[in-house]
Amino acid sequence: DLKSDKEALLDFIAAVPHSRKLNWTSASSVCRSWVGITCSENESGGVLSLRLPGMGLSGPIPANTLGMMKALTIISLRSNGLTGSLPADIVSLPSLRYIYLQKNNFSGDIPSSLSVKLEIIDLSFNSFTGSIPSAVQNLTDLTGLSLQNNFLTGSIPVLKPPKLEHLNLSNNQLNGSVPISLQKFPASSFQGNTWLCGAPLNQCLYLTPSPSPSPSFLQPIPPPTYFPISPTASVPFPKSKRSLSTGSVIAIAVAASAGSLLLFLTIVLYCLKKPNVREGRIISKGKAFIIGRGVKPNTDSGSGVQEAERNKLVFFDDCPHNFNLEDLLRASAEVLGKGSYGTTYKAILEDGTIVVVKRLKDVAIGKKEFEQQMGTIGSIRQHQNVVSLRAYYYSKDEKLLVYDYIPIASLSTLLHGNQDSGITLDWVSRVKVSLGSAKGFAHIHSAAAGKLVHGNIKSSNILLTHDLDGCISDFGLSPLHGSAIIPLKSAGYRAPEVIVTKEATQKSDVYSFGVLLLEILTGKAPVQYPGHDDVVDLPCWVQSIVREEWTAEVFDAELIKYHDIEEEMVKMLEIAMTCVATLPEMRPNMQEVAELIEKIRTQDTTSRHSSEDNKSTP
Ligand SMILES: Nc1ncnc2c1ncn2[C@@H]1O[C@H](COP(=O)(O)OP(=O)(O)OP(=O)(O)O)[C@@H](O)[C@H]1O
Repeated sequence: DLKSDKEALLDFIAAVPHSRKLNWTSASSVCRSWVGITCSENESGGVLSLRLPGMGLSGPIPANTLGMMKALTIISLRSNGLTGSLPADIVSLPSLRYIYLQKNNFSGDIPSSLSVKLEIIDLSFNSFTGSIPSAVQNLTDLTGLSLQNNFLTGSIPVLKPPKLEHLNLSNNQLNGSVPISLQKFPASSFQGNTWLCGAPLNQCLYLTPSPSPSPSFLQPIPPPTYFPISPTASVPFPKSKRSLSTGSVIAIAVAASAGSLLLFLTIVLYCLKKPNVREGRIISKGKAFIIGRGVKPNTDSGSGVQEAERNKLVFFDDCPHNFNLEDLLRASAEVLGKGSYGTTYKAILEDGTIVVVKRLKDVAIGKKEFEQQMGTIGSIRQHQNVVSLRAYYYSKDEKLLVYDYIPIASLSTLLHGNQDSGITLDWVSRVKVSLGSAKGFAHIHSAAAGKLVHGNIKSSNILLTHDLDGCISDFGLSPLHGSAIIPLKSAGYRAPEVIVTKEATQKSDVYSFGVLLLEILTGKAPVQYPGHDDVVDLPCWVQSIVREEWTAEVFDAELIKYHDIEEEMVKMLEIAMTCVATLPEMRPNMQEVAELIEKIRTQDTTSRHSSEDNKSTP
């Protein structure tokens, strides 16, 4: 009943330090004035939900506190600093249906007895060890199970929850094969478990490790995913882990039979054949005349002036810059990153001009078509939300694009990177970036008689200007590869129909933009970033959460701390969900999306939510 619930909550909060004020006093009404509590309609029925996400809770939860609240159906303590083991009495509470404890630092085993009513379990991003409790098999109402990014070992129990829609067991140390009943889930649900195999992952060809592997090969090896390189962030690319694990792997293989050894080495070799990220990092640290290599105009090849003329930088009419290819070759350059279309450099010319140079790889079309596409990109370049392409260079061996340098960072770096820029992406800035980008995309879609698509919308292609406006880059590059296919590493943004048609359209751009909005709202990344292993099918994840839970469970913990923005966030979420409609014809067009976003900010709360204010918000 309510009285014993109140005692349990007071015991809990007395034992758990918290940095934000909760207003839980014994004199006040639990149901009416305590932060984070909702009660049953007739209050005497007790407390139904406890939601304290991002409240700065720290330390362990004592047993016999929350575990005494018999009517509790929802517990959300995500994004806090809770540690220690998870008391068994909490997860076995008879009425418990939703438990959200992600992004804490709980350790030890997941308790083995679970409330049979559980529908959603999210224990991701903790330090749980041991195996997945077999009691999960009995949860017939389970719709979502998120255990990613822990240190769980052992095999996956044969789960057959009839209603399970969302499953994420990635980035653990699970082994064995994926149970047949779970093979319908995507590879992202399982990746990052070195010893896991079978559909949707690779076939189970290799030797299964002994049941109690030595700690050295418990180190998780990251899945073969491309890691974009950020210029300043120290990329925690696990090179050392990889070589350590490779050593261990080989040690195991030596002990194995000759036949297994052969298979094993084949797999090791396969795993090592990945993008050479390390090379990019080393180069990105040094400043060198990188761009000059192999790009010099071929003036001494016999064809003389004519050849030099052919190899010159082609500027667009209203370009404010005044430099030539020689100047560019003399510029000092540093790698900003390696993308799907080539390597991107920041080049500083001798007169101090800074530009961005993209050195294209795998251009599949001839010079004429290339020039045509440049003309198309150049023709729409004048918009404050689209990065200006200033010039290009085409020769047989080198294709370069020269853009304006956009100084701050990409949206993905600000949302997910270990950035030290001191920039807080508060709600006002997130709406501004969303609106600016929507306008930029609408502008691109309206150009060239409405025939253009971006084809690669994602947060690393939204660059932020000094006044934190969104500026779109990487427009119109996919046709240079002979197709309008969204690059594989952007798969999290790809509309479902594109997988079949292999053709990006304006409507698939809208879908990708919807995923981008979800990323802005949730702070979750739909693709993998260094130090941020949260790979989520965002539309599917949001759909798995009932609408009433959106406010409590969907939004980025960074946003929850701001007041009076809940309604706006929900509106933005609704826009995002319309954009990610499965049927393309159900999605709005980009102009409509921009108009909808423009209407979100109903009141002028700018001053209340300015970055400065927000920095001081507890
Ligand atoms: N004009 C620019 N000004 C400043 N930074 C830029 C500019 N263009 C690209 N960057 C940054 O350079 C890095 C590499 O960009 P690039 O476009 O090569 O790869 P990507 O966006 O990560 O992947 P993809 O090629 O698939 O879009 C990214 O961090 C991006 O934010």
